[in-house]
Amino acid sequence: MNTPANVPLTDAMRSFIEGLPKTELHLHIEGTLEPELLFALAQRNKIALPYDSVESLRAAYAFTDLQSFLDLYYAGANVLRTEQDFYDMTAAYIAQARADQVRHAEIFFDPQTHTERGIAIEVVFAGIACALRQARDDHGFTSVMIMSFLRHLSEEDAFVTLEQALPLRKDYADLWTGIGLDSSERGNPPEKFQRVFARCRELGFRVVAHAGEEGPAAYVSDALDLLQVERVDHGVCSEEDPALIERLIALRMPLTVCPLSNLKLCVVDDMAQHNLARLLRAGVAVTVNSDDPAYFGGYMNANYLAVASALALSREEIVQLARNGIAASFISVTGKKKLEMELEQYAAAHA
Ligand SMILES: Nc1ncnc2[nH]cnc12
Ligand SMILES: [Zn+2]
Repeated sequence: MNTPANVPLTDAMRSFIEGLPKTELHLHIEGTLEPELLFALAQRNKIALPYDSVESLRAAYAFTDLQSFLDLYYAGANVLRTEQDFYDMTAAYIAQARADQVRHAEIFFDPQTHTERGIAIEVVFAGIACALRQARDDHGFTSVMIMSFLRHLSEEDAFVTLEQALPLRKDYADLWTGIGLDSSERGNPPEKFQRVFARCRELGFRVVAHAGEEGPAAYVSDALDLLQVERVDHGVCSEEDPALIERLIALRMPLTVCPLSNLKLCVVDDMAQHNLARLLRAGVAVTVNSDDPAYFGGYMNANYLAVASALALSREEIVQLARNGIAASFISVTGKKKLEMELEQYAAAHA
């Protein structure tokens, strides 16, 4: 297996990537809380922080694995108290995404992180949805909300969260169409959530799950078999099992890969060793996403630029990644057609 060397990007390649129309399919809204906004919300809500400056907080973002990140991420979410807070965080993300030419985003949110602290689930839905609807109405920026269960908590807890959220479904039918599974992967296999996922599918939700980020390839197979997911979030550890890779290719199963996240959480030691290009070239439906950009050092363009350089991707491969994102999205058929046309026109104009 050849490992391509890092290549500096030409200005032309950089501007090609920056202007490329994109979709983002793996984005935790709580992971977009930049230190500046985190400090502002702490001040607004009169919450003391164990850091004396934005810089010292940012300096703490030196992670060794997923759990070391999650500990800070859940602590950071503690500043989110009101609908306005959730709105401000979401609006700030949309501004970043639009600047990176993201046209459509599918956004994870973790109600349990908030309800556990006494924040009503209605507050979480309302704040996020208000910003998303505004972006759609003002700018044609479309989105989907994916309510995610925390896998370090019990399945019973996930059922309670589902019951709390279901009365809101009619109010958010234009946005909330997905269910996800995130948080600490190792030791919390897909089978733990088999029943609640079956219920969600029965209710007509689109289902996805994090699998094969740090966990074994068997968790990816189990996410397919036991949870019947339509996309695998991360999935980079699938390569441990060549038969699984063949299966992913045959199914055209999308993997929502997050390169800078994988680097920051030490899933890979060096971006040049990332398997994104190998998977793409083998025919796996990989996509590029930012995961928790406020914590991992970059939004969509930064992720694309990092892999394009480290893995020496061609323009055609970059377009294919963007195509895969559109194909794997939960946008309506007409929405997909429109995005496909825009992408193909862009690619043809910049060939
Ligand atoms: N990368 C990640 N993996 C699992 N759970 C998460 N929650 C937020 N980011 C996550
Ligand atoms: Zn994630």
